[in-house]
Amino acid sequence: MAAQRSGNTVFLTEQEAERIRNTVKERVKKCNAAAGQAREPRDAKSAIRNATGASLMADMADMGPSQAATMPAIGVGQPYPPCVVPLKDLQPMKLGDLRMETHHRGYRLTVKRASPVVTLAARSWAMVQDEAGEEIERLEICLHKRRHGREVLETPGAVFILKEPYFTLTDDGEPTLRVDHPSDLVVVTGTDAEVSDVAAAEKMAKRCKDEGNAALEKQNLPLAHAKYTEGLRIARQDVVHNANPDLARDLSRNRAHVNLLLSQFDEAEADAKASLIGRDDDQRSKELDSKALFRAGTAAYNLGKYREAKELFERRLKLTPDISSKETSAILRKIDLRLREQEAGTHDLSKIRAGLSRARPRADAASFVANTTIKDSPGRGRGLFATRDIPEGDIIFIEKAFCVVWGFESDVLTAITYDVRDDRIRVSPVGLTRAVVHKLLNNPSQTAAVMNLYGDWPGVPTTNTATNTTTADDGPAIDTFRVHDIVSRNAFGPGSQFGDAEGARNASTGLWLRAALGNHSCAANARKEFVGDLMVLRAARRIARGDEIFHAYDESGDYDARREALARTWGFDCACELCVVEREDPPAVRRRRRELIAEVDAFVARERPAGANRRAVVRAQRLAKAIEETYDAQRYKGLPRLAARTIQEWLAIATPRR
Ligand SMILES: C[S@@+](CC[C@H](N)C(=O)[O-])C[C@H]1O[C@@H](n2cnc3c(N)ncnc32)[C@H](O)[C@@H]1O
Repeated sequence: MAAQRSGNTVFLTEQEAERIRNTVKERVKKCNAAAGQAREPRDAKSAIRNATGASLMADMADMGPSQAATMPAIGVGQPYPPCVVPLKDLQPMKLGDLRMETHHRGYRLTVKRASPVVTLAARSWAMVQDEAGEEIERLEICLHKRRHGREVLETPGAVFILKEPYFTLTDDGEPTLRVDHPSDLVVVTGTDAEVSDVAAAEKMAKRCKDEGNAALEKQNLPLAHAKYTEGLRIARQDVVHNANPDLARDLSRNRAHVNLLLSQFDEAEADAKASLIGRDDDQRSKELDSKALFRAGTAAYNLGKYREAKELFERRLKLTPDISSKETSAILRKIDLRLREQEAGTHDLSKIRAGLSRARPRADAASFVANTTIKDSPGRGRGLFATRDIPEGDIIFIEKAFCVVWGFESDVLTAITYDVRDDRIRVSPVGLTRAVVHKLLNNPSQTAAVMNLYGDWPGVPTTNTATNTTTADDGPAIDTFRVHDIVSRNAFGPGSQFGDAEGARNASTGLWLRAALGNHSCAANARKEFVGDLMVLRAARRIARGDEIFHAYDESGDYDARREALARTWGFDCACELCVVEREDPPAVRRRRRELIAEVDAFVARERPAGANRRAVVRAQRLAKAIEETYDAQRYKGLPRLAARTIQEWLAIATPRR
């Protein structure tokens, strides 16, 4: 995870780290030894009893104060691809056919829940029975276990179809079915029956619509969505559609509304457009189309497709000038503002900042990236390059986050991860990984831009070039291991902006897709700041057209700590001009600098710069001088003194120039 996270270090004792390592390694060993063995049948009664007990324990732990103090430990680094075979092409199998430590490629398994759900921070599990009800097995969903705020395993009356089920062991060595990719678990709540009698089908679709409306009234959005979807499946069948095309339109229009509320903007836009009647001669049709255009336009706006949104709202204004002109005109003015921001970076940052709060931490603003282009950066993969001369202090880009999880939001989750690939323990923002996956499942059109980022696990070869993802029949197949690796190498911390104390457990983190293409330098020519979820990158010195733009992922003044952070989090050894000089400093100088940095940290934690007294200012000046003296003026000519930055910033506030 990225820079600006001082004070976020997690201290693990050597024994704790060893215990995590050993647990993961032991599991890997046991899995390898058991691979291919037949599954042992379970005793149904005791399995359900155990799950019920564990579920109660988990509920009680959830109520206690200890939950916030513990971090889940997760083993990572054994990726496997999601299933990309359509459900209809998979062969059915039974629980009794399962083999240990096997991905049952080419098969599907249909089960129903047979016990309460055991809900833990980073996973949930329950006992499940197969269709015959003869066998019982444990089913665990890792990390991506909630949809729209609800536990997937708790979906009432659901049948679960596991695509290419993975049967493995838990950390405790217990056999389990395990789901890592949400698309590998198909949740069936409705009926699949084909209906040939038109009247009966129409009746059934109408009932779905009524049930959807009732669910919507009760704010049960997932149920409303499921009911409209079921109704649509029937209403779109040729026989029904030919007899009553308005039924599918009504269901689409209603589902578009629910999709907007669920932040499923791709489907909202498609549904709203599918519901358009296109008859200008009757008022009722015009009103319904006006509603649909509003929904389609809102979805396009939320996807950042401002030109398209403009066109849709202009159509609405033309269609129903009598009923929507004031509202639509206001929206069109807002869209014009976004378009200007996007094209010319005209953001009013003070106004945007003033409109942000803990309740509204995300800015309604467009991204402006026209000053940068993406090119190869030899030895560093891709990088960002300036498309024009940028004077010092000017804006390079303003980027709206793809996704931010704030430290005060319930989505925040930090885990200790042990990666078997490089034998390293890290503090990982798995809450952000989860939120990114959720957003992609909701809006598959955005998958390509995220999956295009740098990450160690390349994922499956893509079969859909439009989205750079592999589309399963039941929705997009998002490779969650790839998202984990992308988040690990590309996330940044926007810091605590709304007065909340942040630590390692609740650090705010986010993903900015343009910024993620920028490389690091310790002597960076760009510096970033955050306005809510907007990243604002400015030129730290004059940047000429064609220059590569570097920002600092880690700004620690301690060379050894910085080097370790860059290697651990981003996997490279920095060779910038500052590192070349700094690594030649004698160990005693580096030690002295480290001690002074610790003194500065303690000092700034103790003394507020605003209104500081004379004694504190003198002390700060002494510290600044002592740090300066650790840098050889000749060798450091023109290079930043990173260790001096914090105290210089403190002094700039304490003794502002008059
Ligand atoms: C946030 S991405 C930057 C964009 C990346 N170069 C790409 O091609 O997508 C971070 C990754 O870029 C590479 N990188 C960034 N700065 C680097 C540097 N100064 N030297 C070598 N590799 C660097 C590392 O592989 C790092 O994990």
